[in-house]
Amino acid sequence: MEPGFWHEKWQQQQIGFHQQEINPFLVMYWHQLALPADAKIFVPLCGKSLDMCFLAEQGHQVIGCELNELAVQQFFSDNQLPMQQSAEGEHQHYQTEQISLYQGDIFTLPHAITAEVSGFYDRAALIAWPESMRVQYAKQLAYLLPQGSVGLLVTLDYPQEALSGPPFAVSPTWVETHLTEDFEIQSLACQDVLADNPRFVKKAVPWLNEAVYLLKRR
Ligand SMILES: C[S@@+](CC[C@H](N)C(=O)[O-])C[C@H]1O[C@@H](n2cnc3c(N)ncnc32)[C@H](O)[C@@H]1O
Repeated sequence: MEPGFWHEKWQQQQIGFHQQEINPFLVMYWHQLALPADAKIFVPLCGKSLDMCFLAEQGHQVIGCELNELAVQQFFSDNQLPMQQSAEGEHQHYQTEQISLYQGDIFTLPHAITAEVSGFYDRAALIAWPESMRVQYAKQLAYLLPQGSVGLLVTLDYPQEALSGPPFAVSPTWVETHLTEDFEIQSLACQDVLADNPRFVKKAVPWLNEAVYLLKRR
């Protein structure tokens, strides 16, 4: 989606994608990546996700990228974390002990910022893009990630014609077709989460699958 769409969502606090709890797939599968405690982890399109707190609790250094300033400020204020802010090129850099958030466009994030990450976590980032922009995002993610880095990708899939995104439906076939060039892919789990998503139930979406993949940057 275009930046204006997300700025308006944050301005109006229409942030249904934000989870009040840590993502269960993250808790269940993160250990499979077997990353050392002090690993640097990249979280693209991070919003104010509490999943970053989970990653920091594992001992990791978290590097997030988020377009919207309010989202970043709310992350620090909601979690009562003191932070320092500085300008870094086109991005604003907000930093607390283990979490560094770069506020600005992921497409202009300098490669140097993620050059040392060994892990990544994409929840509601890939699925935030309509199909027309999704490959471009996936290519930018691959560009930012060092070879050999490993991560979790959490997606949603449903019959796209039943609802207009975001979130957009991303099928296992799409993942296989478009990510294989840059990533080794292992499907870890897939579960029906329709009953937990009233917006989808209300629109009579017949099924909704949440899937988690383990990706390794080639
Ligand atoms: C669906 S939300 C997901 C947020 C977070 N991953 C979570 O799980 O709560 C997508 C987020 O991506 C941000 N975003 C959209 N386009 C972006 C871009 N070009 N660069 C960085 N962030 C972007 C939006 O502001 C929004 O907070």
